[in-house]
Amino acid sequence: MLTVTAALIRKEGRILVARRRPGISHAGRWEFPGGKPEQGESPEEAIVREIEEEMGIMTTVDAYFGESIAHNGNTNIRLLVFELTWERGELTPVDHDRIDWVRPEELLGYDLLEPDVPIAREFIEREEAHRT
Ligand SMILES: Nc1nc2c([nH]c(=O)n2[C@H]2C[C@H](O)[C@@H](COP(=O)(O)OP(=O)(O)OP(=O)(O)O)O2)c(=O)[nH]1
Ligand SMILES: [Mg+2]
Repeated sequence: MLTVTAALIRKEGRILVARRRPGISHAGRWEFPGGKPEQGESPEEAIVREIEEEMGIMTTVDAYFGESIAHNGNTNIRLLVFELTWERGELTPVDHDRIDWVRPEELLGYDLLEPDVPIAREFIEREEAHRT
């Protein structure tokens, strides 16, 4: 099982989703950006580093959101998802060719990687609960 960290980054009621660029695995699929922890690194450290490397922004971890275990191609992925706060820097994606800020209700219209789908559902539910 492969552990991967992913980030929920909000802006004005919208959530960031990113499309994997041509030339990397799962090109064209949408995800919450992130990546694999390195040796000796905690998931919280990993997600902050990955977002700096891949998106060019400095963030802090707000909260642990949850996990999702799903098959992705021929790998079993354990996706650990964190809510991050964007502190500074400008978005300069490295591994993605599109960034969208989406309303919760639009999220499932994106071609998300399998492990991200239950996370998106949970996110939508929590947003609805929060509004009512
Ligand atoms: N970053 C990210 N990866 C995901 C998500 N959902 C999901 O199945 N994956 C899969 C895609 C990849 O097969 C695997 C590792 O993600 P990655 O390619 O971003 O890893 P990484 O940033 O560490 O990149 P690298 O060192 O392998 O180049 O996790 C997600 O929401 N975010
Ligand atoms: Mg990555």
